[in-house]
Amino acid sequence: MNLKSARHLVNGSWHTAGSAKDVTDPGNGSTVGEVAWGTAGDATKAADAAAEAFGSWSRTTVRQRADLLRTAAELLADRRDELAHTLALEAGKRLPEAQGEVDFSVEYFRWFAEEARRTTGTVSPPELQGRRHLSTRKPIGVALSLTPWNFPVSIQARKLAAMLAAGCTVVGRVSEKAPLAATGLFEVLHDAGFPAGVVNLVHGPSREITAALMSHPAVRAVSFTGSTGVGRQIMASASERVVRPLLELGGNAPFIVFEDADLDAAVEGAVLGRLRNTGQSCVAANRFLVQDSIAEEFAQKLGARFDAMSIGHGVPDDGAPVPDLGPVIDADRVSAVQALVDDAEERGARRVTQRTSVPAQGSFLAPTLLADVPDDAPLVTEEVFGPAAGVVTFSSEEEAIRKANATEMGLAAYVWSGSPRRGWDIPEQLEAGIVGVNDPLPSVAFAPMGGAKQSGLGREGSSLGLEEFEEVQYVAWRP
Ligand SMILES: NC(=O)c1ccc[n+]([C@@H]2O[C@H](COP(=O)([O-])OP(=O)(O)OC[C@H]3O[C@@H](n4cnc5c(N)ncnc54)[C@H](O)[C@@H]3O)[C@@H](O)[C@H]2O)c1
Ligand SMILES: O=C[C@H](O)CS(=O)(=O)O
Repeated sequence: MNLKSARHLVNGSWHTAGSAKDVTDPGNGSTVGEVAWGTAGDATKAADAAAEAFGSWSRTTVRQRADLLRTAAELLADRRDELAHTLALEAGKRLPEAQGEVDFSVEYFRWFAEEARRTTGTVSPPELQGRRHLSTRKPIGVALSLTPWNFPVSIQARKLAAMLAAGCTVVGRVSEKAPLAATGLFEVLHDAGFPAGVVNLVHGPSREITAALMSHPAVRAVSFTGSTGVGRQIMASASERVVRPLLELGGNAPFIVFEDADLDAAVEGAVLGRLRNTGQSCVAANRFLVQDSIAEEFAQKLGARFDAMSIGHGVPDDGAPVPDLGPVIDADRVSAVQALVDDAEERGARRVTQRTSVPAQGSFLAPTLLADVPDDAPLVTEEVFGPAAGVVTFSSEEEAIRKANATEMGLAAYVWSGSPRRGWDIPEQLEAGIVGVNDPLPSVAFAPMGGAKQSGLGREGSSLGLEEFEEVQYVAWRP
């Protein structure tokens, strides 16, 4: 595999048209590889190839598609360590988390290989003698898969596996901040034997490439994961040609801890929920809502866990242990998270964690927990996307739910309680697409992933993920 150079894949051939940009390691600023920097013309060629391939690919049998997806899953599993190593370097991940991301990606190919075979329709009983009514599901057309840097492999896998299972052809664009391992994923698909033009990839300036792809007449669906701001722009441009949008956008997940929760388990859940991928996950626990009777104990225990974390490069030199926390993606993310923390402190929030020093080279931040955070502090009203969070208190179930829902975001939410009743009742009242009850890591390939409110439209994974790339056709038939 060529994991040093992220090239374009167009109509079954790899190339590096245009200029190139360096890809850097957030853990030390060194160059990891380079990404080809194409133009709108390259994007149009990729969409042309996908359009040309659609006719024959959309008519393959589900058996053929399932077999290729299974082959891709096996090949991806074989290349796991190589891909994970590059992914860890370019995205600043801890090596075990990068390995976990590739393993998770394999699951999407396995799941959609199976799900492809369940693309069934219905036959409705007629009201007139002899008449027939059938509905069938067909691939929607050329689909775009546009993804961010935080889980660059698994988010592409979630989209690509569903699109290909449905019978769509694809053009992908990945974030220039972490394009190498994701390009390795496209190489897996190419090597697995997907026919020329079925899977295409183009790198380059986001606006120009996306605009060219969105205006291509064969493009019928766009699946975008990223910030809500860019998601709005994608949705606006999708309206011009009535392209079907699937949007997985930002979050602001409340992590609600009731006084009947197992406190130590809640603290461990909070560590994972907040600090997985150095806090840069769309489903991350963004703010801690804790019942006032246990809030101080929760904050002290969580603060102590944060303070005890080792911080360093996610792929340490030979023999050294992997640290508990890696870098964030770049210096801009360091400043953005730091600004939220400084602002909350200026508003009167109390620092629970110590001021730990971090490695001088690379984009590092010490994990930070603040208590007594005012309800209107951006640290709790905005998506932090980094290793910092605030604790806000509540006194009743009603107050917890009101505060949890007081956001335009609605991707994930977490509830920690020992009460089975609360396990049922609270999720029903939360405006979130995903709820973890005593579970900080809800994502699995076979369950629907997606958000409510401004966190997005549509669902990925599960059987619903396949339907996003299908068109239902109804046939009324008088034999
Ligand atoms: N809901 C989810 O499943 C999910 C998953 C991961 C990340 N996210 C969200 O993504 C955000 C962080 O990722 P990010 O910083 O890469 O997001 P981003 O929106 O800045 O970028 C996402 C992708 O869009 C591209 N892009 C940027 N500006 C664009 C434009 N004007 N037109 C077209 N494309 C453009 C980027 O190059 C990148 O590939 C967070 O808000 C996070 O919550 C959501
Ligand atoms: O950033 C969002 C990720 O897609 C979250 S998860 O890997 O699905 O949990």
